[in-house]
Amino acid sequence: MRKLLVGGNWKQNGTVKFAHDFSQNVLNKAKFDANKVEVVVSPSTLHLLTAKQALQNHIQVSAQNISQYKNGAYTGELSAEMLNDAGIHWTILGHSERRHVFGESDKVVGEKVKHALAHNLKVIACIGEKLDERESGKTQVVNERQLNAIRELVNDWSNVVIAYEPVWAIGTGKTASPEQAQEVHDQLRQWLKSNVSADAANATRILYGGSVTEKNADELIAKRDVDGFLVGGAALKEGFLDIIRAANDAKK
Ligand SMILES: O=C[C@H](O)COP(=O)(O)O
Repeated sequence: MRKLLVGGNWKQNGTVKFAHDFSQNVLNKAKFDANKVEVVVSPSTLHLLTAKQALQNHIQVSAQNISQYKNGAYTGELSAEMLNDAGIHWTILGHSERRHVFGESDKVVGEKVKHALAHNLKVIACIGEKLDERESGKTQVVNERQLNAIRELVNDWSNVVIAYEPVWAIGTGKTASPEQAQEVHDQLRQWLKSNVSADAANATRILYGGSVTEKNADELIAKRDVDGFLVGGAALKEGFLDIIRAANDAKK
């Protein structure tokens, strides 16, 4: 049985006050069995420690990105060492906005995942196809290409969570249907089985992300291979609590 994971990616949003107050609200109101569901909130770098303090370690915090390099002359970057020092154990990597707005290649994402794992961080590794890629039947090819770039550098996937986030569903209100999500998650699990190990295929959490809200969370989480969510816009609102509830109530 895989522990479900609900991640909230705040992206480039929030204030110090929001990070404190909203985190406290989540801590006080989110109802979930910690044996069944893990909640990870990912504020901007500036707000990580405020959120961490407010969440009192009951709910984990995650960076949204790190550098692939050790501490040094890399202006504007955040290192794995800095997260370790701050007691932060998670990072998102390879988010589609990193890939498509900031030009991170599959290779760079692979290097970042390797570097993060080597520094004992847990990684939410994001993959997903663009609309034209889906429409031209390349969904599986694109997802596997992105995973292969990680696989070339990473053998042990025990601290990796995969987030399948079709780019066409991110921030658009167009959620993948539960069937579309299940179809891809199943392909990803088969990929893990063939390319990593049967154990990794059984144990690795595969999250869905892309316009998840409290309205569609129940039917998405009901699918066999959907092990949770990476939530963007709805993670900044009260509905995030309902998404956590949906995971907690899922019959799996
Ligand atoms: O990391 C989260 C995803 O980009 C989803 O964002 P969204 O829920 O706003 O579509």
